[in-house]
Amino acid sequence: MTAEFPSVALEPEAAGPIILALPKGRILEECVPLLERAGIHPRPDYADESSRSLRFPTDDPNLDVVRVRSFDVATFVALGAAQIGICGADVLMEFDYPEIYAPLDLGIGACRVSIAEPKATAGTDDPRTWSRVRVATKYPNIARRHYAARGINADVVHLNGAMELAPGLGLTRLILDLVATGSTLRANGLVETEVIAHVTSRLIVNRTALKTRPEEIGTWIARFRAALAAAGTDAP
Ligand SMILES: Nc1ncnc2c1ncn2[C@@H]1O[C@H](COP(=O)(O)OP(=O)(O)OP(=O)(O)O)[C@@H](O)[C@H]1O
Ligand SMILES: O=P(O)(O)OC[C@H]1O[C@H](OP(=O)(O)OP(=O)(O)O)[C@H](O)[C@@H]1O
Repeated sequence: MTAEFPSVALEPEAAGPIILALPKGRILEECVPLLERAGIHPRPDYADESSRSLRFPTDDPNLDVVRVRSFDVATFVALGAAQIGICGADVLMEFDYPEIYAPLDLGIGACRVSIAEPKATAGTDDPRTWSRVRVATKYPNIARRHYAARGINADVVHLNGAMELAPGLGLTRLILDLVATGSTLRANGLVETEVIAHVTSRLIVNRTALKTRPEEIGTWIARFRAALAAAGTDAP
């Protein structure tokens, strides 16, 4: 018995909607007005973190939104599962994905990547004399690069949160973490001793998608740029 094949060539599969990856958590709240100004209207529960859905259609059939952890936004976009996304410059620094292009500073999620240590030991020792240091962080690559540039070997204890506890419990001498108001450091007896980078969130795009779907991706970049201008924020 012979199988039946269609006599005409099949159309190549349609590319599907553009996927915009948004970070859940604090940045999401700041994304809501920005998306509104960019004319993006996802199904309303996209901003409701109690909703168990993770993918949301928008009123544009060519755009869907997914909601993922902030570190994972960069991974989804770098690997092409999402074509565009919003993520903190801290995450981009940590992964340093060559596949990601970050054309716009969105001016949201302002904080800094800093080193902190207990108030009691801050300034008691000259870091230029160190050959090794133990540091707790959820940014192991940033920590290793930062200290390697100073000839110091960083022994990284990789934590996913609450690193402010590490020095007091004898886990590490220092922490490398995000600081915004400084209240978490103060509440835990730590002081900021070095600012490594000032951080805001960026619009990011997958470089391959930008080449293969330039009109669609270009349009979304332009719409975010216009949304920033409408908000009175200077786009670079
Ligand atoms: N205190 C802060 N103030 C302003 N922006 C912050 C602050 N903390 C983090 N950010 C920014 O928000 C992004 C997401 O931080 P958030 O705390 O929501 O996620 P998270 O703690 O990494 O979440 P999770 O680990 O649960 O996935 C960070 O990558 C950073 O760019
Ligand atoms: O300087 P502040 O204004 O106090 O902000 C800094 C805190 O914010 C972030 O934690 P987050 O609240 O996201 O909790 P997490 O530890 O779960 O990431 C960061 O890791 C600090 O702990």
